[in-house]
Amino acid sequence: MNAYSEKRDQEQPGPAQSSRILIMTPVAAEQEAVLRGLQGEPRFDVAIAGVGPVAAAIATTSALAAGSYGLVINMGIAGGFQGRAEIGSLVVSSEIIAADLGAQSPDGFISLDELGFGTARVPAHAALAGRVAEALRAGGLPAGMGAVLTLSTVTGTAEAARELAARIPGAAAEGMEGFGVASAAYSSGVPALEIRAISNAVGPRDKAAWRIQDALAALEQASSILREVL
Ligand SMILES: O=C(O)c1cccc(C(=O)CC[C@H]2O[C@@H](n3cnc4c(=O)[nH]cnc43)[C@H](O)[C@@H]2O)c1
Repeated sequence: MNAYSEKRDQEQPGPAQSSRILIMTPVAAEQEAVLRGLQGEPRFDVAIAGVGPVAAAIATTSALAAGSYGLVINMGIAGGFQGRAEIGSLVVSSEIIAADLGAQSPDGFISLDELGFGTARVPAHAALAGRVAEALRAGGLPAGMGAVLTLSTVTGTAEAARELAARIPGAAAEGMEGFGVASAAYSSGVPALEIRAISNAVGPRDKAAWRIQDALAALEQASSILREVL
């Protein structure tokens, strides 16, 4: 463990200094769904992160520099791990993990943490994550909590999906931006959450099976509940 990972292992940033909330979505369709759900609630800003962890980290850093926020949430569509998050359901992050940050070896994947170069995990704000998941369920939405993985490449084979699920037992969903958004928030001392609506199963690429409109509708419904609970 080094100083960087020790810092990350500590509690999330302390009491929020601002009641404003920044939501980062990968693309405009997700931003529009979230804005419809928020119905003009002025405490929220919704900005576009771009696709992938690097674009997301840069965009989040810029948005945080331009305003004062007490919470950052990455919202978007995502893949769900079989048996853990069904299509159309929502996943609230217990942890945000850069699942491909590390090294391959003949004996398996070695994470950044194991390599001793920092950490590939950002804890979500635990109390808030629990409160949000509970509120979503109380609002009639199928919502669970679990680790949300960030990968730079969408998983596209059954073998890769099985490897990830076995290597990261709590994994519920997979997106491409969460770790970038959460790392930027953490560096600015702001707690982070990820909320994903499941559009497809993690596994063999089958574009016809993606349910993007259903996932966008779930994002909109979740946002209207966030407006009440946060
Ligand atoms: O090439 C295709 O078939 C295709 C069709 C629609 C969307 C895509 C994407 O790659 C979208 C990536 C975008 O959506 C999030 N996302 C959604 N599902 C997953 C997933 O299973 N694994 C990783 N990311 C996913 C992601 O956060 C991006 O913002 C491709």
